[in-house]
Amino acid sequence: MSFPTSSLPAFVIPPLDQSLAAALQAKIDNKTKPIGALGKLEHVALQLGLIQQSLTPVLQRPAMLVFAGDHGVVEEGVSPYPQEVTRQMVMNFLAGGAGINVFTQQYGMRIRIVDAGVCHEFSAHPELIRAKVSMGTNNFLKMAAMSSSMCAQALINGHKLAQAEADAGTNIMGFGEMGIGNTTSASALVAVLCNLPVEQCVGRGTGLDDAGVAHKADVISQAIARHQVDSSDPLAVLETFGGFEIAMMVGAMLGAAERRVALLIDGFIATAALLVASRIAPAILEYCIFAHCSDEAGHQLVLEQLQAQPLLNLGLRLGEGTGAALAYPLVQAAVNFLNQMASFESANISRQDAS
Ligand SMILES: Cc1cc2ncn([C@H]3O[C@H](COP(=O)(O)O)[C@@H](O)[C@H]3O)c2cc1C
Ligand SMILES: O=C(O)c1cccnc1
Repeated sequence: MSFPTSSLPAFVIPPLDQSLAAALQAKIDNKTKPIGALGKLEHVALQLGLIQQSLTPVLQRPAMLVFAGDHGVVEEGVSPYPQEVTRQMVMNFLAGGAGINVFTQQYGMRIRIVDAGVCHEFSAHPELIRAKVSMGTNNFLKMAAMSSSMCAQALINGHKLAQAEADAGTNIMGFGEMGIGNTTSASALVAVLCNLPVEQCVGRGTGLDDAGVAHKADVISQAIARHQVDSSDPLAVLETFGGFEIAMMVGAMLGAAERRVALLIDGFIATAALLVASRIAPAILEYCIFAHCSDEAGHQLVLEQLQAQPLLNLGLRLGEGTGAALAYPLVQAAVNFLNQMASFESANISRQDAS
């Protein structure tokens, strides 16, 4: 079933209401520490207070949505791994054996795996959301990765399922992905939307050697030259370069921010999805906590484009939402210091000498 593009939600994300900003900053500054001494945690505490419009924000029902999809462009030899690894990893997620399962379990996060477009029909499973648009994208070197109506359907599916999670009580959501070949899609999206040289946007992905990276860049450059897509039209760029898991993540990010959920942004692919979302509704960036800087060449560039300051730099290059999950305890720490730390008054601590 496909949806006409006209049925897309309006994606209205208001900028954060700043009316509590001064009171939140005063509360942060009154904690028993030198001004600013908790660094980026202070920014996260302020941001969560503004998102929730509360001086005492709380984290509820933390959730990780992992979107999976296959990529036709894999037939061009852009990944060292075969396409079937996408399906096999979905089975691994459902069996609880992947990196993201270990970390979400460690931090008490709920996990849901979303079939956005894997080339396999999965049986029902309590942790699997079956939202497949198609059995993988087209090879974008030859034609657009997906049709407009498929892209719209992916956005709508993602939007709906993130809002269902929010309506069930989730107010912090991580976004992960699985899709062999998706660093190629993400590199193309970043190169086109940011008008950057392809060579700066490609990396090793799952482990290409130098010749492999050069080939990947060549495939992307040829595709960009062929499609001549309007870089100021984010939906056209998304349709052209895919993939379904990226498009569904775009819809989910937009849907979650509309519900005032804090978004935990993972690595290169998730950030490429956010880049698309930010071109649709720029205020989404105010709802984002950037978890980490991945080792994938290109991630740092796109983070700079978004003026993002990630919390961690651990040399990760896995995806799945693992970086977002690993940053979650830091977000908990930000909320906890805001709610639990003593103030100068309550602890009878002398303030800085006025001079
Ligand atoms: C076993 C395995 C588990 C993974 N989990 C995430 N990815 C990551 O690698 C893929 C992107 O890299 P490329 O574009 O080079 O194919 C994505 O699926 C991403 O989530 C994995 C990759 C593999 C092989
Ligand atoms: O940064 C990422 O998300 C990433 C990097 C390499 C491979 N897969 C994912």
